[in-house]
Amino acid sequence: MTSEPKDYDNSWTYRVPQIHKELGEPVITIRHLSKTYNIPGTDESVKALHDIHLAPDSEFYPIRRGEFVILRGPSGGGKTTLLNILGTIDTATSGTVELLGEEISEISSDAYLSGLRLRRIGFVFQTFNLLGTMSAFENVELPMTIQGKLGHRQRQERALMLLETVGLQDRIAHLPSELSGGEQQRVTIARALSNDPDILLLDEPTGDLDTANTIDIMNLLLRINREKKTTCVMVTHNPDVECYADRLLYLEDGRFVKQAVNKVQTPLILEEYQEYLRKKDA
Ligand SMILES: Nc1ncnc2c1ncn2[C@@H]1O[C@H](COP(=O)(O)OP(=O)(O)OP(=O)(O)O)[C@@H](O)[C@H]1O
Repeated sequence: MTSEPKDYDNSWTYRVPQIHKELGEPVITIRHLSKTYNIPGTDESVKALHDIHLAPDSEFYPIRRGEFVILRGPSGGGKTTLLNILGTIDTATSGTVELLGEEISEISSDAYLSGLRLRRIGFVFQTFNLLGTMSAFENVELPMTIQGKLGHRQRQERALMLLETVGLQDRIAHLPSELSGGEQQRVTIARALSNDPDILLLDEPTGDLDTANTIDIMNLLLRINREKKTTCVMVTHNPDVECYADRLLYLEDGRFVKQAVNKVQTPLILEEYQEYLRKKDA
Protein backbone atom coordinates (compact mmCIF):
# COMPACT_ATOMS: atom_id res chain seq x y z
CA MET A 1 0.00 0.00 0.00
CA THR A 2 1.31 3.43 -0.83
CA SER A 3 -0.30 5.42 1.98
CA GLU A 4 1.81 7.58 4.28
CA PRO A 5 3.54 5.78 7.19
CA LYS A 6 1.67 6.41 10.43
CA ASP A 7 3.15 6.65 13.91
CA TYR A 8 0.78 4.09 15.41
CA ASP A 9 1.14 0.37 14.95
CA ASN A 10 -0.60 -1.00 11.85
CA SER A 11 1.50 -4.13 11.53
CA TRP A 12 -1.56 -6.44 11.61
CA THR A 13 -2.08 -5.73 7.95
CA TYR A 14 1.07 -7.60 7.00
CA ARG A 15 0.48 -10.86 8.85
CA VAL A 16 -2.04 -12.61 6.63
CA PRO A 17 -1.17 -14.87 3.69
CA GLN A 18 -0.47 -13.03 0.49
CA ILE A 19 -2.54 -14.22 -2.45
CA HIS A 20 -1.34 -13.46 -5.93
CA LYS A 21 -4.22 -12.29 -8.08
CA GLU A 22 -4.61 -12.32 -11.84
CA LEU A 23 -6.98 -9.68 -13.22
CA GLY A 24 -9.01 -10.22 -16.39
CA GLU A 25 -10.02 -8.00 -19.31
CA PRO A 26 -11.16 -4.37 -18.91
CA VAL A 27 -14.80 -4.24 -17.81
CA ILE A 28 -15.20 -0.51 -17.08
CA THR A 29 -13.68 2.13 -19.36
CA ILE A 30 -14.70 5.78 -19.05
CA ARG A 31 -14.03 8.42 -21.68
CA HIS A 32 -14.20 12.17 -21.05
CA LEU A 33 -17.22 11.90 -18.81
CA SER A 34 -18.77 15.02 -17.30
CA LYS A 35 -21.91 15.49 -15.24
CA THR A 36 -23.74 18.74 -14.57
CA TYR A 37 -26.83 18.90 -12.39
CA ASN A 38 -29.28 21.67 -13.21
CA ILE A 39 -31.01 23.01 -10.13
CA PRO A 40 -34.76 22.95 -10.86
CA GLY A 41 -36.47 26.35 -10.89
CA THR A 42 -33.18 28.27 -11.15
CA ASP A 43 -30.54 29.06 -13.77
CA GLU A 44 -27.93 27.48 -11.55
CA SER A 45 -26.10 24.24 -12.11
CA VAL A 46 -23.54 22.11 -10.27
CA LYS A 47 -20.70 20.49 -12.17
CA ALA A 48 -20.25 17.21 -10.27
CA LEU A 49 -17.80 15.46 -12.63
CA HIS A 50 -15.24 17.04 -14.97
CA ASP A 51 -13.78 15.08 -17.85
CA ILE A 52 -13.36 11.80 -15.95
CA HIS A 53 -11.15 9.52 -18.03
CA LEU A 54 -10.36 5.92 -17.06
CA ALA A 55 -8.91 4.56 -20.25
CA PRO A 56 -5.83 2.82 -21.69
CA ASP A 57 -4.35 6.17 -22.76
CA SER A 58 -4.56 7.60 -19.22
CA GLU A 59 -2.55 7.11 -16.03
CA PHE A 60 -5.97 6.15 -14.60
CA TYR A 61 -6.42 2.90 -16.48
CA PRO A 62 -9.66 0.89 -16.97
CA ILE A 63 -11.08 -1.36 -14.25
CA ARG A 64 -10.41 -5.01 -15.04
CA ARG A 65 -12.47 -8.12 -14.34
CA GLY A 66 -11.93 -9.28 -10.77
CA GLU A 67 -10.44 -5.97 -9.63
CA PHE A 68 -11.55 -4.47 -6.30
CA VAL A 69 -11.52 -0.68 -6.61
CA ILE A 70 -12.26 1.68 -3.75
CA LEU A 71 -13.32 5.25 -4.55
CA ARG A 72 -12.16 7.75 -1.92
CA GLY A 73 -12.09 11.49 -1.57
CA PRO A 74 -13.70 14.41 0.24
CA SER A 75 -17.42 14.90 0.61
CA GLY A 76 -18.96 16.35 -2.54
CA GLY A 77 -16.07 15.11 -4.69
CA GLY A 78 -18.35 13.16 -7.02
CA LYS A 79 -18.01 9.55 -5.80
CA THR A 80 -21.71 8.71 -5.60
CA THR A 81 -22.41 10.53 -8.86
CA LEU A 82 -19.78 8.42 -10.60
CA LEU A 83 -21.03 5.18 -9.03
CA ASN A 84 -24.61 5.97 -10.09
CA ILE A 85 -23.50 6.62 -13.67
CA LEU A 86 -21.52 3.35 -13.69
CA GLY A 87 -24.67 1.63 -12.44
CA THR A 88 -26.70 3.32 -15.21
CA ILE A 89 -29.13 4.75 -12.63
CA ASP A 90 -27.96 8.23 -13.62
CA THR A 91 -26.74 9.53 -16.97
CA ALA A 92 -23.66 11.55 -17.87
CA THR A 93 -24.03 15.00 -19.43
CA SER A 94 -21.28 14.14 -21.91
CA GLY A 95 -18.76 11.37 -22.49
CA THR A 96 -19.17 7.60 -22.49
CA VAL A 97 -18.88 4.59 -20.23
CA GLU A 98 -18.02 1.20 -21.69
CA LEU A 99 -19.42 -1.50 -19.41
CA LEU A 100 -18.46 -5.10 -20.20
CA GLY A 101 -17.75 -4.13 -23.79
CA GLU A 102 -21.08 -2.32 -24.25
CA GLU A 103 -21.05 1.45 -24.73
CA ILE A 104 -23.41 3.51 -22.59
CA SER A 105 -24.14 7.13 -23.46
CA GLU A 106 -26.89 9.69 -23.00
CA ILE A 107 -28.75 8.16 -25.96
CA SER A 108 -28.94 4.59 -24.54
CA SER A 109 -32.60 3.59 -24.09
CA ASP A 110 -34.13 2.99 -20.65
CA ALA A 111 -35.21 -0.54 -21.60
CA TYR A 112 -31.68 -1.43 -22.67
CA LEU A 113 -30.20 0.03 -19.47
CA SER A 114 -32.64 -1.69 -17.12
CA GLY A 115 -31.90 -5.03 -18.83
CA LEU A 116 -28.18 -4.44 -18.42
CA ARG A 117 -28.63 -3.57 -14.73
CA LEU A 118 -30.70 -6.64 -14.03
CA ARG A 119 -28.33 -9.04 -15.79
CA ARG A 120 -24.88 -7.69 -15.10
CA ILE A 121 -24.80 -5.28 -12.14
CA GLY A 122 -25.46 -5.75 -8.42
CA PHE A 123 -26.02 -2.79 -6.09
CA VAL A 124 -25.36 -2.49 -2.37
CA PHE A 125 -26.13 0.78 -0.59
CA GLN A 126 -25.46 2.09 2.92
CA THR A 127 -29.15 1.89 3.80
CA PHE A 128 -30.09 -1.66 3.17
CA ASN A 129 -33.10 -0.98 0.90
CA LEU A 130 -34.75 -4.33 1.55
CA LEU A 131 -38.49 -4.72 1.05
CA GLY A 132 -39.85 -4.61 4.58
CA THR A 133 -42.84 -6.90 4.03
CA MET A 134 -40.76 -9.67 2.45
CA SER A 135 -38.60 -12.23 4.25
CA ALA A 136 -34.85 -12.44 3.69
CA PHE A 137 -35.50 -15.38 1.37
CA GLU A 138 -38.13 -13.52 -0.68
CA ASN A 139 -35.93 -10.43 -0.96
CA VAL A 140 -33.11 -12.54 -2.43
CA GLU A 141 -35.44 -14.43 -4.76
CA LEU A 142 -37.12 -11.28 -6.14
CA PRO A 143 -34.53 -10.18 -8.77
CA MET A 144 -34.50 -13.74 -10.16
CA THR A 145 -38.30 -13.70 -10.43
CA ILE A 146 -38.13 -10.35 -12.25
CA GLN A 147 -35.46 -11.63 -14.60
CA GLY A 148 -37.60 -14.69 -15.36
CA LYS A 149 -34.74 -16.92 -16.42
CA LEU A 150 -34.94 -19.57 -13.70
CA GLY A 151 -37.89 -21.77 -12.78
CA HIS A 152 -39.46 -21.70 -9.30
CA ARG A 153 -37.39 -24.59 -7.93
CA GLN A 154 -34.08 -23.25 -9.30
CA ARG A 155 -34.82 -19.81 -7.85
CA GLN A 156 -35.51 -21.28 -4.45
CA GLU A 157 -32.35 -23.39 -4.49
CA ARG A 158 -30.28 -20.42 -5.56
CA ALA A 159 -31.78 -18.07 -2.93
CA LEU A 160 -30.97 -20.66 -0.25
CA MET A 161 -27.43 -21.14 -1.57
CA LEU A 162 -26.83 -17.36 -1.57
CA LEU A 163 -28.17 -16.97 1.97
CA GLU A 164 -25.84 -19.80 3.01
CA THR A 165 -22.94 -18.02 1.28
CA VAL A 166 -23.54 -14.94 3.43
CA GLY A 167 -24.03 -17.07 6.57
CA LEU A 168 -27.76 -16.49 7.01
CA GLN A 169 -29.18 -19.97 6.46
CA ASP A 170 -30.80 -19.75 9.91
CA ARG A 171 -32.54 -16.46 9.21
CA ILE A 172 -34.24 -17.06 5.89
CA ALA A 173 -37.82 -16.49 7.10
CA HIS A 174 -36.99 -13.33 9.04
CA LEU A 175 -38.32 -9.95 7.95
CA PRO A 176 -35.69 -7.17 7.62
CA SER A 177 -37.01 -5.61 10.85
CA GLU A 178 -36.16 -8.88 12.63
CA LEU A 179 -32.52 -8.76 11.50
CA SER A 180 -29.54 -6.77 12.80
CA GLY A 181 -27.90 -4.13 10.59
CA GLY A 182 -25.06 -6.49 9.68
CA GLU A 183 -27.52 -9.26 8.84
CA GLN A 184 -29.61 -6.94 6.69
CA GLN A 185 -26.50 -5.91 4.79
CA ARG A 186 -25.70 -9.62 4.22
CA VAL A 187 -29.20 -10.09 2.75
CA THR A 188 -28.59 -7.07 0.50
CA ILE A 189 -25.34 -8.63 -0.71
CA ALA A 190 -27.05 -12.00 -1.32
CA ARG A 191 -29.76 -10.17 -3.27
CA ALA A 192 -27.17 -8.21 -5.27
CA LEU A 193 -25.57 -11.55 -6.24
CA SER A 194 -28.81 -13.25 -7.21
CA ASN A 195 -28.50 -12.71 -10.96
CA ASP A 196 -24.78 -13.53 -10.87
CA PRO A 197 -23.58 -10.00 -11.76
CA ASP A 198 -20.21 -9.25 -13.31
CA ILE A 199 -19.92 -6.02 -11.36
CA LEU A 200 -20.88 -5.15 -7.78
CA LEU A 201 -21.30 -1.43 -7.04
CA LEU A 202 -21.18 -0.60 -3.36
CA ASP A 203 -21.96 2.83 -1.86
CA GLU A 204 -20.77 3.02 1.76
CA PRO A 205 -21.83 -0.59 2.46
CA THR A 206 -20.38 -0.47 5.98
CA GLY A 207 -21.38 3.14 6.72
CA ASP A 208 -24.07 2.15 9.24
CA LEU A 209 -22.19 -0.77 10.80
CA ASP A 210 -20.03 -1.19 13.90
CA THR A 211 -16.41 -2.38 13.77
CA ALA A 212 -17.13 -6.12 13.98
CA ASN A 213 -19.85 -6.00 11.32
CA THR A 214 -17.69 -3.78 9.10
CA ILE A 215 -14.95 -6.43 9.12
CA ASP A 216 -17.48 -9.24 8.56
CA ILE A 217 -18.99 -7.49 5.55
CA MET A 218 -15.59 -6.53 4.11
CA ASN A 219 -14.35 -10.11 4.51
CA LEU A 220 -17.48 -11.39 2.78
CA LEU A 221 -16.96 -8.97 -0.11
CA LEU A 222 -13.31 -10.00 -0.36
CA ARG A 223 -14.29 -13.68 -0.53
CA ILE A 224 -16.85 -12.98 -3.28
CA ASN A 225 -14.32 -10.86 -5.16
CA ARG A 226 -11.61 -13.50 -4.97
CA GLU A 227 -13.68 -16.66 -5.42
CA LYS A 228 -16.21 -15.49 -8.01
CA LYS A 229 -13.94 -12.89 -9.63
CA THR A 230 -16.76 -10.36 -9.26
CA THR A 231 -15.46 -6.88 -10.01
CA CYS A 232 -16.17 -4.58 -7.05
CA VAL A 233 -16.30 -0.78 -7.11
CA MET A 234 -16.92 0.61 -3.66
CA VAL A 235 -17.31 4.13 -2.25
CA THR A 236 -16.24 4.57 1.36
CA HIS A 237 -15.19 7.26 3.81
CA ASN A 238 -13.39 4.70 5.99
CA PRO A 239 -9.62 4.75 5.29
CA ASP A 240 -9.09 1.62 7.39
CA VAL A 241 -10.73 -0.63 4.79
CA GLU A 242 -8.47 0.59 1.97
CA CYS A 243 -6.40 -2.57 2.55
CA TYR A 244 -9.18 -4.63 0.93
CA ALA A 245 -8.78 -2.92 -2.45
CA ASP A 246 -6.53 -3.74 -5.37
CA ARG A 247 -6.63 -0.08 -6.32
CA LEU A 248 -7.70 3.18 -4.72
CA LEU A 249 -8.97 6.00 -6.89
CA TYR A 250 -9.26 9.44 -5.30
CA LEU A 251 -11.91 11.85 -6.57
CA GLU A 252 -11.79 15.51 -5.65
CA ASP A 253 -13.85 18.33 -7.18
CA GLY A 254 -15.17 15.90 -9.77
CA ARG A 255 -11.73 14.79 -11.00
CA PHE A 256 -9.45 11.86 -10.38
CA VAL A 257 -6.53 13.36 -8.48
CA LYS A 258 -4.51 10.25 -7.62
CA GLN A 259 -4.55 6.48 -7.47
CA ALA A 260 -2.72 3.92 -5.37
CA VAL A 261 -2.26 0.20 -5.97
CA ASN A 262 -2.15 -2.46 -3.25
CA LYS A 263 0.13 -5.35 -4.16
CA VAL A 264 -2.07 -7.67 -2.11
CA GLN A 265 -5.53 -7.31 -0.65
CA THR A 266 -5.27 -7.64 3.10
CA PRO A 267 -8.17 -8.41 5.42
CA LEU A 268 -8.38 -6.78 8.84
CA ILE A 269 -8.25 -9.02 11.93
CA LEU A 270 -10.89 -7.98 14.44
CA GLU A 271 -8.96 -8.18 17.74
CA GLU A 272 -5.89 -6.49 16.32
CA TYR A 273 -7.92 -3.83 14.58
CA GLN A 274 -9.83 -3.08 17.79
CA GLU A 275 -6.52 -2.79 19.63
CA TYR A 276 -5.27 -0.40 16.94
CA LEU A 277 -8.42 1.73 17.26
CA ARG A 278 -7.98 1.86 21.06
CA LYS A 279 -4.38 3.05 20.69
CA LYS A 280 -5.32 5.57 18.03
CA ASP A 281 -8.11 7.06 20.16
CA ALA A 282 -6.00 7.08 23.37
N1 LIG B 1 -29.28 15.52 -7.56
C1 LIG B 1 -28.39 16.51 -7.43
N2 LIG B 1 -28.70 17.76 -7.76
C2 LIG B 1 -27.81 18.76 -7.68
N3 LIG B 1 -26.53 18.60 -7.25
C3 LIG B 1 -26.16 17.37 -6.90
C4 LIG B 1 -27.05 16.26 -6.96
N4 LIG B 1 -26.39 15.14 -6.56
C5 LIG B 1 -25.14 15.55 -6.23
N5 LIG B 1 -25.00 16.88 -6.43
C6 LIG B 1 -23.78 17.67 -6.23
O1 LIG B 1 -22.74 17.05 -6.98
C7 LIG B 1 -21.51 17.10 -6.27
C8 LIG B 1 -20.98 15.67 -6.09
O2 LIG B 1 -21.86 14.97 -5.21
P1 LIG B 1 -21.65 13.43 -4.83
O3 LIG B 1 -22.81 13.03 -3.97
O4 LIG B 1 -21.38 12.66 -6.04
O5 LIG B 1 -20.31 13.52 -3.95
P2 LIG B 1 -19.68 12.44 -2.99
O6 LIG B 1 -18.21 12.46 -3.25
O7 LIG B 1 -20.37 11.13 -3.15
O8 LIG B 1 -20.00 13.06 -1.58
P3 LIG B 1 -20.19 12.33 -0.15
O9 LIG B 1 -18.85 11.74 0.18
O10 LIG B 1 -20.56 13.46 0.77
O11 LIG B 1 -21.29 11.33 -0.29
C9 LIG B 1 -21.80 17.82 -4.96
O12 LIG B 1 -21.45 19.17 -5.12
C10 LIG B 1 -23.30 17.67 -4.80
O13 LIG B 1 -23.83 18.74 -4.06
